[in-house]
Amino acid sequence: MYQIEHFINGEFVASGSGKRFEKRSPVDNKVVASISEGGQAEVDLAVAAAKNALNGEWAALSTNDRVELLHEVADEITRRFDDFVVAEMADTGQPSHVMRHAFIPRGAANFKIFADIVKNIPTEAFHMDTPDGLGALNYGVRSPKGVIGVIAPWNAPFLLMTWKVGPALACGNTVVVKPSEETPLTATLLGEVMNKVGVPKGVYNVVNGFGPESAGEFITRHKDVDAITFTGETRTGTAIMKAAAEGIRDVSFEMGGKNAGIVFADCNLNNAVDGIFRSSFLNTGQVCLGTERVYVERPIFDQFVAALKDKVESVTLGRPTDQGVNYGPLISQEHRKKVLAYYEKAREDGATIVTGGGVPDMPGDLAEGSWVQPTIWTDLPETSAVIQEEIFGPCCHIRPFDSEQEAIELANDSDYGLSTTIWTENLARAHRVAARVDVGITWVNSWFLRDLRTAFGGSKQSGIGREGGVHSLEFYTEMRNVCIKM
Ligand SMILES: NC(=O)c1ccc[n+]([C@@H]2O[C@H](COP(=O)([O-])OP(=O)(O)OC[C@H]3O[C@@H](n4cnc5c(N)ncnc54)[C@H](O)[C@@H]3O)[C@@H](O)[C@H]2O)c1
Ligand SMILES: O=C/C=C/C=C(\O)C(=O)O
Repeated sequence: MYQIEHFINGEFVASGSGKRFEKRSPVDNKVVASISEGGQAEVDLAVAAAKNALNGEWAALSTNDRVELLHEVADEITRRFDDFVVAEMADTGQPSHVMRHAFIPRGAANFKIFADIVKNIPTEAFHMDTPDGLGALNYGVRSPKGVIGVIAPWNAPFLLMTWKVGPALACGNTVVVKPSEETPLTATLLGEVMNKVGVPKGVYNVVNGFGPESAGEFITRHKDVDAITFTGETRTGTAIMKAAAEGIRDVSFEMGGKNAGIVFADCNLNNAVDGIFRSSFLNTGQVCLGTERVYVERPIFDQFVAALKDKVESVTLGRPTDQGVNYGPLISQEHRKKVLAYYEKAREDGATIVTGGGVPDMPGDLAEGSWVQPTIWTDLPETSAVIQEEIFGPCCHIRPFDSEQEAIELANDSDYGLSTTIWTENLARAHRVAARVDVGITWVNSWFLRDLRTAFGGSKQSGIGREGGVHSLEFYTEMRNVCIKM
């Protein structure tokens, strides 16, 4: 069993109050970790350490040395790859191949990409005319924003936390991280990595605990936290934005989605079925970019539904390390209650259940885990809560459409605007539709294909701001203009 403490000023420390909480495995509900529960005192210590570190050894490093250090962080993550995989599997219960091939390698990549960006991106410069004919030169200088509060979710814990810590440190900031109470393990392991490679004390801090009236809220309300970056539910973003208003602190939010998949009759059907299968069911549907609304052009509707059903019914459930397992449980019993309430709602609203709709029979200990069946519905009205609200589970509703215009209108009929995926072999159509779907990220004939240099984020209630590539620099630095009169 893991014993998880806070990581403050380079040391693993328990809470002064002695308070702890338990983390249970999603797979069989057994306790996997005992975690120190942070309060105001631990947040104060972590923020003070982070503030202090802004002015010491860390600030004195040249950009080159800082970049080298972040490459060493990435290399050490790679050296300890198996420890990260095992820890993240214990937290999330997701199959090992997803950890090995997608989520954990991204942790290392998140440090490398931003180290390279800060080293290679030039600043802006403008020459201006002046009445005396001599002119002036303007140039921008980026400086760190200060102490960054990082509030992270549970669905891809290491990927999403490092997606923020990487650029924050690359830009010279210090961080106080609050991992989700559901998934504290890899943020803690990263503390060991930081110490091993010699990242100065206080640069990376972790306080464990909960959200409201706990470590999460205390970080977002702390006057010495200069900016807050958050990934999680839109409702939580609303609370954090209110907290950040005090002191006019900047926020960057990546939040919920109710993403549409649009499948045209001229698509490559096998690829479209594979793609929608992944986008709806990877990580047991717990991906912000996942597809919960699928719109399929009428001539291929029946064929598409039948093919997706076959694929879904072929998943193998089991322990993350078992051979051939490609489908895990939901993160917690509590989240399962939420997802099952939507399964019930779908029934009440008159859905046809193409497959799933309940809880699978699991053998032995696994019966105690938070398993749900992957589920496909048809025939729901677009007004149903099942179509309008983010479920964050392994499920999708499929509806036919008759024209490009109708598909775009259906896709846009949402309070969210995170991502969409379009399936067509007609490139002109792909460009046309992509330009009109009101989301931050559009994939054509693919899904979750990530170039980390690109802008990532959501429109409408799915987010504020963009991270990724140079866009992260906008948030993690303060741009100052220097004007020199010649
Ligand atoms: N857009 C994206 O890039 C993206 C990526 C992944 C997940 N998500 C979204 O995240 C959600 C799932 O994650 P979750 O359930 O962990 O989200 P959540 O909002 O419940 O929790 C996220 C984090 O916020 C903390 N928190 C909760 N209330 C808080 C408060 N009042 N003040 C400060 N911190 C608080 C939690 O403890 C946790 O660490 C889904 O809605 C999903 O769409 C979005
Ligand atoms: O579940 C959400 C996944 C988000 C992915 C990213 O933030 C990313 O790939 O950078």
